[in-house]
Amino acid sequence: MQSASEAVTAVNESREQGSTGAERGRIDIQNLQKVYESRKSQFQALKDIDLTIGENEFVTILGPSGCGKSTLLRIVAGLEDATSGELTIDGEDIIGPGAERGMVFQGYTLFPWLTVRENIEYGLKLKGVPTLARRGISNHWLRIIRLEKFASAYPKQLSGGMKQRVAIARALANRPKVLLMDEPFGALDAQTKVEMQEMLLEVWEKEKTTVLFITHDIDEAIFLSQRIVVMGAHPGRIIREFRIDLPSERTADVRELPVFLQLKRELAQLLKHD
Ligand SMILES: Nc1ncnc2c1ncn2[C@@H]1O[C@H](COP(=O)(O)OP(=O)(O)OP(=O)(O)O)[C@@H](O)[C@H]1O
Repeated sequence: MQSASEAVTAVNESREQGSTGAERGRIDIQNLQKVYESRKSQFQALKDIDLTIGENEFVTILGPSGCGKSTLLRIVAGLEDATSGELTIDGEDIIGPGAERGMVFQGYTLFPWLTVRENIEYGLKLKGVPTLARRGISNHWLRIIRLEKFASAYPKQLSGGMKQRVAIARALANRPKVLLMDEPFGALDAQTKVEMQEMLLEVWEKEKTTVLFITHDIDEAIFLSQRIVVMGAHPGRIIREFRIDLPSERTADVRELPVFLQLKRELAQLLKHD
């Protein structure tokens, strides 16, 4: 009989063989516009968005409230349509949501009637992954998010940070090409937020997936990203990009480095003046 770890390996290998071997998780956005129309008025939420995000890149969109960050993410997620423009992932047009894009939002979106393990296994079950393989994958994720002891707990028994760890595991258990995160740590206290940021980077290092992360927290954006895309409002547009040249291993002391502090000042100025 196949062991759980053999089953996981087999599932992962079969998924890798299923891919084309080409790029995995490259997002291309060209000349994208979003106009919300009501009977009386028009509102341009996104204007002339051009953005390319490379395979396995960690990009954060930073900007003030109302600049269109969530709108952009929802369009990439396939939850909303752009008014015009082009959007592809690995060359494929986006039409509606898809399993190759995992999502984590600020509000806790776990299924309350499912246990932690069942939440993590949810997408795999939908895809018809056999029980034993599912079990192997959820065990792997329970270890990574350090919630083995809570496998049978229900979401209401978890803290906010624990719920978001499960939400991340649930999204990544499907091995998406792209992970879309909309202020996932926005509701957490400062200490838990820092712990979650460190855990996310650890997971991203190991699992390698493209991450498009949204925040209005400058510190969070610098700590997490390889690149920060700054948006301005009225209309929502990209105003600047910053490549983050910090050590790839980001421990707490990175936040004290002169380059970190300088960037923080620069970004604060930029957001203040937009
Ligand atoms: N369905 C909608 N109909 C009309 N206007 C909308 C709709 N959704 C968003 N907007 C408007 O588009 C703009 C951008 O909204 P969005 O939620 O994308 O901003 P955001 O940068 O994510 O803000 P926040 O940081 O506060 O979440 C806002 O002015 C908002 O009022």
